[in-house]
Parts: sequence; structure tokens; C-alpha cells
Amino acid sequence: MQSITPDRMKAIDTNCTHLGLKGIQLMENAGAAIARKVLSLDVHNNVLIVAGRGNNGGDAFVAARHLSYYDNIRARVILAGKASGIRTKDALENFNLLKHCGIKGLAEITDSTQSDVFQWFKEADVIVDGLLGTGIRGHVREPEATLIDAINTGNSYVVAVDTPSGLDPATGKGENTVMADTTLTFHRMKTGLENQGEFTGDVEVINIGVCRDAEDTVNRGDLEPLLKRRIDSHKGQSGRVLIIGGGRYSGAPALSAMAALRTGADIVTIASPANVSDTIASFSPNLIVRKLSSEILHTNDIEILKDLIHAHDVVVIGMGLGNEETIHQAIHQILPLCKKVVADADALNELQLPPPENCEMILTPHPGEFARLTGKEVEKELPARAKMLHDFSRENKVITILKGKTDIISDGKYIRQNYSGNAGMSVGGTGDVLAGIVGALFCRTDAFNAACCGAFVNGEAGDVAFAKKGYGLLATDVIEHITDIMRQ
Ligand SMILES: NC(=O)C1=CN([C@@H]2O[C@H](COP(=O)(O)OP(=O)(O)OC[C@H]3O[C@@H](n4cnc5c(N)ncnc54)[C@H](O)[C@@H]3O)[C@@H](O)[C@H]2O)[C@@H](O)CC1
Ligand SMILES: [K+]
Repeated sequence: MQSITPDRMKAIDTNCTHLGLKGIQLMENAGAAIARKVLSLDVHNNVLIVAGRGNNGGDAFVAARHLSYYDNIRARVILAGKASGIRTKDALENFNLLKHCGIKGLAEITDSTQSDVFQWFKEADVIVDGLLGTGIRGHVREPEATLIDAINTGNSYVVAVDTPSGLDPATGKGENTVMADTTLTFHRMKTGLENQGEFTGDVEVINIGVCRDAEDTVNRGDLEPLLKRRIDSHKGQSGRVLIIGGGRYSGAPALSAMAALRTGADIVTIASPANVSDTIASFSPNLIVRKLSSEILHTNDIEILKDLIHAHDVVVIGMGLGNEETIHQAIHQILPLCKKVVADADALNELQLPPPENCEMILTPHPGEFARLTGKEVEKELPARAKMLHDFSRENKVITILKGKTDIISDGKYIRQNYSGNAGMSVGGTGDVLAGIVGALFCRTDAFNAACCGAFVNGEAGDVAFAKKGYGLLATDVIEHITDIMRQ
């Protein structure tokens, strides 16, 4: 089973909420599993539950409630800080229930002078460590630091909730960290727990009932980290996208550019052949257009394009270019100059794969284009289609979004599906919109995440547009609703 980062786990948790599985349900399963683990130990008459003010503490409160059912167990709870400081609704609800559970002792610790309470550490057969989980940030502060020392000082058996408190669950590094005998981590192994050792003890992965779709499909939890922006960020920091398109058509690159702007890119430039550049510029005052020398994309323009490529983070190439040998030659010379590329439409013709070294490439084919790329008919059934996409992406070292009723995205390692979108989006131009969205996101995150979230945002914006316009929706309507999805 593959390990995941704490950030990925957070995205999966949030996706669960959006699918209708509440965090408090997962918390109940997590806490009940901790209690079962305590009950399985040979000696468990005195159990001390040490809880923080986040959801890791919430899991610990649930465990305390489950343990309080047994007359032969003296379950006592120490909260790090004051009850008024409990930060999440789920944790607070579970804390409040403890009043009704006959808990044998409940203390709120703010400093190390509460010596009578510290006696509880010495009396405990088992300590449940629910101080800090995947929400830990920076060096451990008080009162958690003192409580971690107290846990480590005694001879009790220590069960860590999700991760030993103090450990960085992404890297496995820890300074002031609980030394657990066993760690029960939830849903999947975390990257920082893989090398089970002095902090973690044995690590068990516990199923807490996460729905499959929270992990296998793209949802809000994947997108949310991309919506945050530093208040002091300045122009350019949120992404500079260069669109290379147009010549045969003028609308396509403009749609990509507007979509990239609405997705939050700071600077979007269109480099387009001379015959269409004025037309493209006339579509909107928001567009910056660089006129190229010829009527089609040509190798003569490579020097101009080289400077433009260096001045942007991501190149989105292909929309409306046309399908001629001169254009293919130009594209072959352009791609080695790029670090990050989204290749769509005409750039998918005669494309040489794998991409040049140091060029990360996202492809956005529809089934017809994908059939041309692979030289094979596209599988009709979803699992076979997904495998085909996975194998293609792995062999060619690209990230691919195969557009369809269900979009499938793969980087050759993982496969994800996107359910957002609707039949109204079969209208022309929505593919150009998708490429622009993906380009803007690719400035801010890794290629696979940009591809997944791009497909999701495009489909969600299309769904809002469909609710208003039905089958009359246009690609420009999808663009208008990108901001509904990209708002926090
Ligand atoms: N739906 C969910 O989100 C679920 C979360 N679960 C649990 O929730 C945990 C994550 O919960 P949270 O995101 O609330 O985070 P945590 O409970 O891990 O930690 C957040 C709390 O710790 C404090 N804190 C952070 N860094 C600190 C430091 N360096 N020193 C002292 N205090 C610090 C914060 O101020 C906050 O009060 C997981 O590890 C798991 O145990 C489970 O209940 C399953 C479901
Ligand atoms: K913990």
C-alpha cells in the first residue's frame, strides 16, 4: 500500500465532507479503533488520555468515551489548554460528551505547576497520545511540550493517535516527540511514519471508512490549497502563462487566455501569427497579444518565442494553430525551450514523445486525439480506458487528461477521475478553456495536481453555466463561472 503525505490526507478528508461523509463520522471510527487497541493490551486498568485542541484530540475524546463504558477501567483525560481553546466543532462536541460518560478525571492543563494532575502519568498503565496529529506546524509549543515530556518520562504503554505528537508526519523528523509503543494511523500510511522506529513503535494502518471516491476522484479538497494566496503577493507571483496559438482560428487562444486569467494567473500573454493577432487583441482589453512574423507559427519566430517562454512560468500550446508541416517543425523547436507545457489540440499532431528532457508536459486530448496519439482505438469501458491512459502516460512520461463524460487523469503512477461537467459542454471551445485553466494552475502546483484540479474546475464551472443556460451554454459562459469555483 502506497504512503500518502499529510496534505493528501487532508484533501481526502475534505473530499469526504463534500461527498456527504462527515468528519465526525470518521472521528468516531478513529477513536473507537484506538479504544479497541487499548482493550487488546494485557494491562489497561488505568488509562490516561492526553488530548490536544485539534481533531487529533477529538479522536482521543472519542476513545475516552468508548473506554468509559468498562467498569474495570479508570479512564482519565488531560486536555492541553482550556476547553474554550478547542478549535474544531467535531472535537468540541466530543469533548462536551465526556461530561456524560462518568470519566474518572478531567483536567485542563495550562502550565506544569498542576502537580496533582502530573501524578496521573505515573499511575497510568496506558497513555493515549492525542496531542498533535497531521495539523502540527513548527516547533512544539507549550503546554504540549511539557505534556510530551511527561508522556515520555513514565513507564506506561503509549498508543499514539494517527502519529506520535511532535513528529513531522510528512518527513518523519522529530525533536520534542512522543516515543510511542504503537501508532495507529488512519486510512493510509503517512510518508513520515514509513520508517517505523523510536518515535512510532509498531505502526498499524486503520480503516476509518473513507469513501473510495474521496481518493479516486477529484473534488474540492484537492483544489482548496490552491485557493490560498499570500496577502503580500505581488504581480506575477500567482502565475505567468504564455499561450501559443491561433493562425487558422482566432477565438481558441483567446478562450484559453481568458480562462487562465479567470483561474487567477497574474499575467497571460498570447503569441499568435500576424494574421490573427489584431483580431485576438480586439476581443478583450484584458488580453496581451504578441504578433509573430508570419501567417502561421514558424521557426523564424523561435528567437522571439524563446524570450517570451523565459518570461513565463507555463506555456499552453496548440489551440487554433492549424495542422501543417511548418507548424509541426516550429513546435518541435519550441518544446525543448519550455520547462512546463500544456499541449492541446494542434500541438498533439505529430507530437514527439517522450517530451524533451526537463520539460514537464500535460496533454489534454479528447478520445479522437488520444486514439491518434496511441494509434489504437480508445477503450469504451472506464476501467480499461483508465488502464490504457495510465500505461500511455507511464510509457511517454507525460501527464494526460483524457476528456470525456468522465475525465480520466493519469501521471503513469496514479489514476484519478473527474465527474464534474455535463453534456452541454460538448460545444466548441470548452477544450480551449480547460487548457487555459490547467495552464494557470500549473504555475501554482505540480503537473498531476494541476491536471486533476483543472479538469474539476472546468467541469464545475460548466455545471454552473449549464444550470443557467442549459444546452445553449457557450465556452464563454464556462469562463464566466470559473471564479464561482475558484473563490474560497
Ligand atoms: N476529517 C478529518 O479531518 C479527520 C481528522 N482526523 C484527526 O485529525 C487530525 C488532524 O487534526 P487537525 O487538523 O485539527 O490538527 P491536529 O489536531 O493535529 O493539531 C491542531 C492543533 O494543534 C495545535 N498546534 C499545531 N502545531 C502546534 C505546535 N507546533 N505546538 C503546539 N500546538 C500546535 C493547533 O493550534 C491546533 O490546536 C489527524 O491527525 C487525525 O488524528 C480523524 O479524526 C479523522 C478525520
Ligand atoms: K498524536
